[in-house]
Amino acid sequence: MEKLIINGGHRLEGRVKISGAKNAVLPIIAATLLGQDGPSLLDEVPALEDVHTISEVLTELGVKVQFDSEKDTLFVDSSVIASCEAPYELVRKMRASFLIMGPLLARCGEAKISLPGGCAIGTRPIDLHLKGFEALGAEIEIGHGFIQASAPHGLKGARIYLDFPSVGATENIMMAACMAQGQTILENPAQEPEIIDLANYLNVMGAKIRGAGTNVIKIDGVTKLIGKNYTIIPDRIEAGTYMVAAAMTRGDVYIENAISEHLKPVIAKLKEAGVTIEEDVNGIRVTCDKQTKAVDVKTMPYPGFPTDMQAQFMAMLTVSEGTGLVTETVFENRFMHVDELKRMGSNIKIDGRTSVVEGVQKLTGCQVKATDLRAGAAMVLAGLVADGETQVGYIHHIDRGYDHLVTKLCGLGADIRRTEK
Ligand SMILES: CC(=O)N[C@H]1[C@@H](OP(=O)(O)OP(=O)(O)OC[C@H]2O[C@@H](n3ccc(=O)[nH]c3=O)[C@H](O)[C@@H]2O)O[C@H](CO)[C@@H](O)[C@@H]1O
Ligand SMILES: C=C(OP(=O)(O)O)C(=O)O
Repeated sequence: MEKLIINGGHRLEGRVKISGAKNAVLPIIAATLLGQDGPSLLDEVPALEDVHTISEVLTELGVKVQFDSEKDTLFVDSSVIASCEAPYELVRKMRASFLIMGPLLARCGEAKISLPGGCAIGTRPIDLHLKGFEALGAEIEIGHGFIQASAPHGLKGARIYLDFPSVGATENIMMAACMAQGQTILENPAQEPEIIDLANYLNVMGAKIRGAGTNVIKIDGVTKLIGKNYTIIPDRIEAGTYMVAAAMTRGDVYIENAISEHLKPVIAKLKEAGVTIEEDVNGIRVTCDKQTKAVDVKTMPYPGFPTDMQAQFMAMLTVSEGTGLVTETVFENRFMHVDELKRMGSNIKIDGRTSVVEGVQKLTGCQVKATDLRAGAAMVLAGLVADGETQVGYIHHIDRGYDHLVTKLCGLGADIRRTEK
């Protein structure tokens, strides 16, 4: 099994360039399915396992997809869609595969996708996606592990209120509604920057979407969308992870490409912890010369504190001065990293949806596992400051979302390598 081997105790210093956002590029790749004429060329596409998986999903549908790892571009030609079925082997690997349902329904009037199932961080139902499709006039059937949706006479615009501002449901419904007849009004949608990025790409393709990033999105259906070139926004979670790495190692790191507007709650909490943050138009400089102070964090939909930064902040709190509370409100089971952090000598108690983290002077390196993507990031962060060697296993989770992690961390002075054992 491949592992990451980290020797802790090195201060991080220098510059690191942030790649395109995983959570923007995945729905945007799904949206390329709407392009009937002309290919799309996506730029700033990160070299991630998830990008590879969704590319395989599209290939399975008969679409031409080509990733250029030198240029970080992805070419997608969806002029022909030969199949509307996504198999279990691919959907199981990555839940975001389900994002092809909206575009397939809009473009082909049908879609058959394997039920995604649960995952380490929660059960993650898709009821809000399905309610949205039904409101647009689709018929949904569930059986034999698949969800089949059909709208043989096309979709019709509707007023849809989301009970919770789900990121995936907002994206899936927005993509389906682009080609529905008439207007769709989506109330209480997710407001994440990745929603805005998807809407911008769809609008470049010819869609008529207004209000993405606010609490009401209006979509006027059009009859045709065409493939276009588009550049993906930087990954705010990757940026946030390097910011925490800089803080924990008492380093001095310039995070190139980071958009501070997207990182407000992360920046606010780091400042509260005593970290110095300097923002400019090209990135963010993070410096820290003393032990961080404990802070409380509570995850919320955007613009609240992101759940995808919760595990990394918990890693920081394990070595901060004092006691911090970490409350997870978005996912019901996103504390899998707690037991792993405890193996490294941290002092954490879970009380329902809150973890009480009492800072310790030192973590000790040992064998741990990445139980999910951000839990894996938390283990790497802990390993960077632990005494001795930390071995992180199950790193396929980390490969889903961190582009060239080892190269980037080594470039900042960390002692980390990848091995096969
Ligand atoms: C590829 C991608 O962009 N992934 C992100 C996306 O995931 P994803 O789109 O899956 O997250 P959602 O916003 O949909 O989920 C948030 C909460 O809503 C619940 N829910 C969601 C849909 C639904 O139909 N019913 C329902 O109950 C989920 O179980 C979860 O508890 O947003 C999450 C929340 O910011 C992030 O952690 C993920 O990194
Ligand atoms: C939970 C995450 O991603 P996904 O929704 O793709 O599982 C994440 O990026 O932390």
